[in-house]
Amino acid sequence: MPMNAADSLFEDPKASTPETPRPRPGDRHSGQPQAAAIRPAVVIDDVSMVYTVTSTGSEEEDQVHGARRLARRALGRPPIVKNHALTGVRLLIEQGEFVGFIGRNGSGKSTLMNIVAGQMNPTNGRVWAVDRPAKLGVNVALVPALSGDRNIRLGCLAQGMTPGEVDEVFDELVEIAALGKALYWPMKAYSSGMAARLRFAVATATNPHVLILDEALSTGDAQFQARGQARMQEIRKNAGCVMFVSHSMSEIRNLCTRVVWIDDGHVVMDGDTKDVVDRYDKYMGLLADGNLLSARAFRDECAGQYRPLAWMGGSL
Ligand SMILES: Nc1ncnc2c1ncn2[C@@H]1O[C@H](COP(=O)(O)OP(=O)(O)OP(=O)(O)O)[C@@H](O)[C@H]1O
Repeated sequence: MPMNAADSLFEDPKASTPETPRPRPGDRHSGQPQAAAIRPAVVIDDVSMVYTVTSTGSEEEDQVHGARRLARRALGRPPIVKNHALTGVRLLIEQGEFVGFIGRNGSGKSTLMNIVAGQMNPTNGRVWAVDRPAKLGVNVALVPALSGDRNIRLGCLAQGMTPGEVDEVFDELVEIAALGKALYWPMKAYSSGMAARLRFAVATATNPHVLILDEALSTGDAQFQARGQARMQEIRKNAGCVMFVSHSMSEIRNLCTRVVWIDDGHVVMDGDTKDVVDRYDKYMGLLADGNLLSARAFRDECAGQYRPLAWMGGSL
């Protein structure tokens, strides 16, 4: 099964009615979802990712196959270790959801976003998406030598829009990018925040059904953050879903209808924004105070209450 291929599992998102009954937040964890009420946008089915990396330390060297390890040692090469970035992640994201992904540095958030975007294959598991996910800066490569306005046109055409459709949305995209006179400068003369504005405008031009944003607003100023947030809400209301990675808990609290907390490649919690963020804040507070054992115990207690959907146990 190809990654992210639209599958008959899904209904046409445009045909969905806003009145369709949606499961209550508690239903998600009950293991008894009401199949008729579910409108999936992305299904992440038992996804794991193991990277192999060379390491100058030898403490984990025995993870790789014995003969290979000995051969590398004989050749004087650094040992290879396995890094389990994600383990058995199972999530169902519905149309109209704005899902925040939070977690410490190196917890696996970007790896998961890259897998959902089709940038890399997981070592195990599958991902279905209702449509090709749009990830900022990935679905369209902008050209540094071209000006902002030309990049907007080119980026829209590259995503399959007709010249007429580009004309229709052009002014709106210029407003979202808010580049002022820099709109007519080559992109290579932009600051990182200005380039982020341009990429954001182009990525959201087609009203994608699945929009992935990994720290997308972090380089922007307050004006861009406000416009970006409004645009994301517009996409969500249009039956799209947004997968949003951020270390800013105020952004997560303001924007997300649901939050997934990932730690050490495992989903610790998945549910109500306030509940998950409050507990994550407490966990990070314990870590910051150096209470490592208490932090781990608290995290494990939270993880103990998390139940992945029962029907995703391999029956898809
Ligand atoms: N290309 C790679 N090769 C090897 N290991 C990698 C690679 N990319 C990520 N990793 C490892 O995978 C784990 C998860 O990294 P990832 O970037 O997904 O975390 P993250 O939650 O997005 O972190 P951050 O909040 O710092 O952006 C880390 O241990 C990291 O070292």
